[in-house]
Amino acid sequence: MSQPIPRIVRATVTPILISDPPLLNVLGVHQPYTPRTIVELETDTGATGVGETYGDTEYLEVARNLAKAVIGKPLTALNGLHDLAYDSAGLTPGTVNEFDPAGLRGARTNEKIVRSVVSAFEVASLDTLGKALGLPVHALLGGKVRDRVDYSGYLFYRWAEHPVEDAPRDDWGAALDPEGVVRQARRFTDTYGFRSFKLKGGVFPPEQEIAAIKALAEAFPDHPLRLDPNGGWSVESSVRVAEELDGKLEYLEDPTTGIDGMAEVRARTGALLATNMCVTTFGEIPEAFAKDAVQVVLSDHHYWGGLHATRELAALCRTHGVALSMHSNTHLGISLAAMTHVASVIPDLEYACDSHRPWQTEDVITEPHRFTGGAVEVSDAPGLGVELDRDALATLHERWIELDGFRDRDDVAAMRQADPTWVQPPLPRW
Ligand SMILES: O=C([O-])[C@@H](O)[C@@H](O)[C@H](O)[C@@H](O)C(=O)[O-]
Ligand SMILES: [Mg+2]
Repeated sequence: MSQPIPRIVRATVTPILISDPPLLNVLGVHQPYTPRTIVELETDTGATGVGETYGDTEYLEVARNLAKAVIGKPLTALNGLHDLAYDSAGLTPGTVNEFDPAGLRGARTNEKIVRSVVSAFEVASLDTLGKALGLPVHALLGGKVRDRVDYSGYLFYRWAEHPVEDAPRDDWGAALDPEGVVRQARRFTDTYGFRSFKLKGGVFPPEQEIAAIKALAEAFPDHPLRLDPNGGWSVESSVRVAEELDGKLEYLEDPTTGIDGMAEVRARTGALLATNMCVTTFGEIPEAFAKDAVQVVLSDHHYWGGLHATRELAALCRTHGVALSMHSNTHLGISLAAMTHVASVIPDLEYACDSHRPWQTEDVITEPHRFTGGAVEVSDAPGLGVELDRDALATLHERWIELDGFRDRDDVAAMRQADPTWVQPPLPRW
């Protein structure tokens, strides 16, 4: 006998601020706190679930509107969330900003904002449904093909401390030269067992970053390495770096901006190129693939629109002989759980995924994930397999209310705290 599909009776959107270390990138430095949005759903049968996404103001507004619009909808109405988000926010597709000021993931468009918000509601729905059925999220996606998902150690040039008073501190120390980067990699590997590394570049002139990769290659000869300057180099610089590091990199990530620039670097060097900047939406795929501009797409289930959308992307990539792996921005355990579930159901995942999570000291789940051997175990518990820590959520929300200067991530403004003359660097920087 068929059961009625549970309907959503409560949708709560909670903005939070999480502490973040002074990690450097091509634009500047991370602020001491970064915003995230936590979504909770409840159905008329009493089942609940959670999702997480970006927390900048524009995302939050769309999330608040969608939270009202989903009330009364069936829990399984996932395919309608995209249009519901547009309608409830009164948005139309369009570019908001050619360059996303909050996180180096290509242009900021309404489509990406909407998809990022939808992803949190989709994940929360799947968590709720999984808990109601007693099934893990990976089972709702067709079932896992691996028990553990590999992540790569995400190395950053960084300062020891933020240049402002009362900022959160940690004991990682500075990493501003090859020795510092190798030291950081050593601690990452000792603590979490990472078996590959990605270095966030675009911070220093390419020669210094080449030296850091060479130092890593010498210290960790068995660890695949990646370098990602977020489009910080011209085509000429990218070609030079690719030639200098020939044979030392697993792939080069977004050496330069734009599909044409990436295609030229590929044509001139044969280097394997990955991106989370020039292919960030389905509409960018045909041109990029036709021009052979990228060989690895770094999906982010937030801005690609959720876990089902990530699987659709995986199918497209597979069809075109392009690999799929995963991008990451600052996030907490709900997103890590979602990433791990979706990564577990993609058969041809060749590369370890990215995750910022080891840099976060806080979480909103009661039992934060552990990286062992560089991997996270895929949970077989119902839903995502995480439980919301309500006290932690309340504390981080209180912080969001109090520190109203951190509503939007802004790495350029954070850098100005140390250097008042700092302006957004035009790309390419080198
Ligand atoms: O957090 C950062 O500084 C990263 O640069 C992030 O914003 C990027 O989106 C990302 O990690 C990347 O791979 O480009
Ligand atoms: Mg990247």
